[in-house]
Amino acid sequence: MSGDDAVIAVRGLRNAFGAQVVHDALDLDVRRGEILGVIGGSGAGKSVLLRSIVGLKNPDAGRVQFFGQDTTHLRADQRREIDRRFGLLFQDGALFSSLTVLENVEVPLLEYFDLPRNLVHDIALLKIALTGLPLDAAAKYPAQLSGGMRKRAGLARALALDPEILFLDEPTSGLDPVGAAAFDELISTLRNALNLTVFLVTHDLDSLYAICDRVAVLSGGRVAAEGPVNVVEHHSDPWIRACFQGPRARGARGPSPLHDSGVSRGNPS
Ligand SMILES: Nc1ncnc2c1ncn2[C@@H]1O[C@H](COP(=O)(O)OP(=O)(O)OP(=O)(O)O)[C@@H](O)[C@H]1O
Repeated sequence: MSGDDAVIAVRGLRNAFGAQVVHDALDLDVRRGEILGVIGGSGAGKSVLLRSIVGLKNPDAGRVQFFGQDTTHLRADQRREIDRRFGLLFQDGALFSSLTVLENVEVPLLEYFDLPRNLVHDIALLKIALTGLPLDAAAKYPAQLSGGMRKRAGLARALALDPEILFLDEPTSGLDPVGAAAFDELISTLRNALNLTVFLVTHDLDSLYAICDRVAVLSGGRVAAEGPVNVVEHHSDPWIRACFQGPRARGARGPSPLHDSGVSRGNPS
């Protein structure tokens, strides 16, 4: 049974590609209002988990509940209603290259609502402003933006429908340390301002320490550990030990009396 505060409950999830089993009997809860960091080695199945939860991949077994509703056998109208309640940001923003930023953000609004055109325009501009992009970015095409601006544009589109849950797949990858820290701060600010729940797939230890309430570690096809990062970092799983005891983790944790030589992007010296 999932707790009352679980907006997503994954139970007994199995995913395999041929003989390769990626997930086996995987259970995970995402709690309302939290930022959950999902980490694991390369190929551990983080993206496949995200895709299974949002309905982009049918799991081979198990079930996913959104807001208490099993998503395994939904009618098209029920699926559409669930889809409307979350936003999704892929690594590169996944913007339509032939549309401006404004037009990209308008796409979900036009698809889901029958609103006057000028209102769609104004809502899209508001979402663009929320992500900290300058307003002149609205008229630009994705190719005219920096990587960080593209991510913000993708985030504006993910926020278009006022989602309750935001799924982010490695949002800080490819950003410089200052840009990555600013993006973390943006996510945290938006979570607080918009009462979002955030499912964050990341390799970025700085993000875990800076903004995540809990961390779930994928290893061996399951969630090998979950909890606050300062608890999970002491887990005995070999990958977790290697991850959290390496020099990058020491930097991400910031200075301490025992190890104060690390420099993280959150604590530039
Ligand atoms: N469509 C697919 N067909 C075959 N194998 C796939 C497919 N999608 C994912 N896989 C395999 O599933 C495994 C998990 O992939 P996934 O992308 O979820 O890993 P990840 O944890 O997100 O890795 P990374 O951190 O490198 O992005 C990988 O071995 C990958 O090759």
